[in-house]
Amino acid sequence: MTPTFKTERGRVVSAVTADQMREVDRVAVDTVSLGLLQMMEHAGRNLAEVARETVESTEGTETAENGRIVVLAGNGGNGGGGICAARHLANGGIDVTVVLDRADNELTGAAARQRRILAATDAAVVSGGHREIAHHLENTEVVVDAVVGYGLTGPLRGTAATLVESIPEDSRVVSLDVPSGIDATTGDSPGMVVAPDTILTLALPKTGLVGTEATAGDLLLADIGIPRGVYDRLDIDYTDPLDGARRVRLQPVDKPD
Ligand SMILES: NC(=O)C1=CN([C@@H]2O[C@H](COP(=O)(O)OP(=O)(O)OC[C@H]3O[C@@H](n4cnc5c(N)ncnc54)[C@H](O)[C@@H]3O)[C@@H](O)[C@H]2O)[C@@H](O)CC1
Ligand SMILES: [K+]
Repeated sequence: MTPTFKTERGRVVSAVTADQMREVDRVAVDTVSLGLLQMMEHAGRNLAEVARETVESTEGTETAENGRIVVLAGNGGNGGGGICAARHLANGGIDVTVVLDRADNELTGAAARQRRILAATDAAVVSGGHREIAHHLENTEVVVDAVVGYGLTGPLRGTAATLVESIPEDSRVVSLDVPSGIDATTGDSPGMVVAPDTILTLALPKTGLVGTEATAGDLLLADIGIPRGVYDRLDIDYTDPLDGARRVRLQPVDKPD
């Protein structure tokens, strides 16, 4: 039985596996001409709004402008979404630092494009070893986890693992798509995993998000503009979960209300 989630209005939303989501990406780009960068822009914009709401709801930071946000960014699509969010946060006057999992020149595709655009803001972009990363994360109210999404292969390793283990205990964490370290299909965490306060998953919830500790916090679904014709082509039974909103809160159906 395909795991399902439901919205506060009782709409039932089927979850998809990482492979199904990759197929959605492929059909969206190759058949429907919806570009990765366009979908990433919606992901990043939604992520910036959720990160801003999280800062505003953190005591001690009356307005978002007093807060500081650190975005941990991998070098794939998940990282690209985080870098895009950093631009929107910087544009909104928030003190934001992006800590990269790899050096600048290892970013590729849409993530590299988002990195170039970010250069036109005053956001700080850093990378480095264990000590530098820990230094940049000290006293951070809100950490955005955009290290790895449904592209996880095996336990978190290398700098990605360092980024995750450097997240301060008392920071509020928002994870993009899936908490880094969680297998988006099975929910397994083969190694270190982020335990976020909020997960902002994209387009459709992932099967790996049902019943894992990952959903101890809030689970939100963001619209990234994928037309239903993409799902129809892939025989994914899709009912619009958003009712015209940009984001909706989801509850796994098997979880007691
Ligand atoms: N339709 C969608 O769902 C869309 C998804 N997007 C985002 O793109 C993500 C998928 O992008 P990708 O396929 O590039 O993959 P990811 O960005 O999820 O992860 C790939 C990166 O993580 C690294 N990585 C993988 N396993 C690792 C491990 N065990 N330890 C350390 N590093 C590891 C890889 O080296 C690679 O750099 C989604 O999760 C989502 O955030 C958006 O960009 C666009 C649209
Ligand atoms: K993530």
